[in-house]
Amino acid sequence: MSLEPDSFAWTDARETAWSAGREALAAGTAGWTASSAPLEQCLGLVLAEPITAQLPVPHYASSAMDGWVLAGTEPWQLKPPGSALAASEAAPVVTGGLIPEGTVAVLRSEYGVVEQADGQQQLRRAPGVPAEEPPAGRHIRPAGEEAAAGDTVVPAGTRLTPAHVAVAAVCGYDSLPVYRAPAVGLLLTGDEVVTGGLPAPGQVRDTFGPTLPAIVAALGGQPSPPHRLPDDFEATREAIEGSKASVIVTTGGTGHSRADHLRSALQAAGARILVPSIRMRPGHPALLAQLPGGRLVIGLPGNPLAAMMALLTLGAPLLAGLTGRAMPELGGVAAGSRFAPLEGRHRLVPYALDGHGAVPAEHVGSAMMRGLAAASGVVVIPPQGARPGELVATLPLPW
Ligand SMILES: Nc1nc2c(c(=O)[nH]1)N[C@H]1C(S)=C(S)[C@@H](COP(=O)(O)OP(=O)(O)OC[C@H]3O[C@@H](n4cnc5c(N)ncnc54)[C@H](O)[C@@H]3O)O[C@H]1N2
Ligand code: MOO
Repeated sequence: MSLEPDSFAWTDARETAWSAGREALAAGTAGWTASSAPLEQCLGLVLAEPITAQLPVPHYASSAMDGWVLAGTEPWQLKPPGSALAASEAAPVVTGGLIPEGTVAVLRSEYGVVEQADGQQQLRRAPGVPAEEPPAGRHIRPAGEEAAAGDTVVPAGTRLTPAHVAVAAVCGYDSLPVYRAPAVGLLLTGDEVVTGGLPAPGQVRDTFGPTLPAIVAALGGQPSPPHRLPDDFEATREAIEGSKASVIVTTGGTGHSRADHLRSALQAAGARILVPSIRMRPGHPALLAQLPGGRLVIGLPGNPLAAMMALLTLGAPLLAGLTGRAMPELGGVAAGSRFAPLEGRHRLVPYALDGHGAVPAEHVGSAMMRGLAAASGVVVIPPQGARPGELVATLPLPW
């Protein structure tokens, strides 16, 4: 069978999806912009401007140990905490405490003993502590050690983890400029799809409703609750035209049968088809389109594994581009067995690891989820296939 001439190569489909997201972001057509959010609401959002240190970090010299700050030679006359020091003077200090003026080093508490001499308290090294302890600077965390004021500590475009948010707090921020997650509408088609209980012959249990919202959120989108559609042209067109979401993800109906209405509904809605189909297996009928006004539509095939592979191919790059992030990087793993060639098409195969490398998981038919559920990840096999030992690309799973 010949391949559709306008079908996109897998790598081109990814690039096109990422670029479409970038362009929608730049043009403002995605309907959302950067805004300020309090630190505790920033987790998982994308930073719109770099975080720069608003003061040196740390902003004052502090002790890294409980003990004494001191200057000059033993014995040291003990002063009250926080006192400026002259030669042969010491003062108690706690971890994180301010280093007073005149301090040369910190002696940790295990290394010192305080004794009474001439009615005064004196500090000496504990028995066995070497005479060179503490050398100048010991246990002092200098100001600016982690960052100088003005240093960029987190670049724009970063998806914020708890560590990034902590860095922002340390650098003096109360809120951050972030892109809020773009709204993603979910339209699930299929008269035969049922959402609970045991399906009768001719019915299938819905695999998308319970999973797509979480996957979309993990990819950086803000999903709306799934909206279910019958296999009907008008209902499909109305739902697409009526959606306010920046990105619409549909499932099913990507084919050309009498029950498939996505393509004709997109055409009626005036959409521009950016990716009509992809030379990949499974998932080749997946599509990407743009509606008048800029909203983007990802059409996922109805077969569950095909839909997941298409979502990783189109959805992950699109949402990355739309939120100012780089194209998601591919990983790599050694092929543990031969992967057969498939002319003109990439194959996305859930894999398991054996002693030699990645081998295809079992139960990876286009309509099956069992293989993906048991898989370590997904390998991307190029059209020429892969030999045992050859490095093959992997797609990161969003979970
Ligand atoms: N004559 C041809 N037939 C098909 C072709 C082809 O090239 N020529 N391609 C096949 C491939 S590949 C795929 S993938 C599917 C694409 O189908 P659609 O996107 O049109 O999806 P549907 O026909 O609506 O459903 C396909 C399949 O998926 C099941 N499904 C749908 N929704 C759900 C859901 N929410 N949860 C679980 N399963 C779902 C549906 O019941 C069907 O079994 O077309 C092939 N046919
Ligand atoms: O792409 Mo279909 O995606 O083989 O099931």
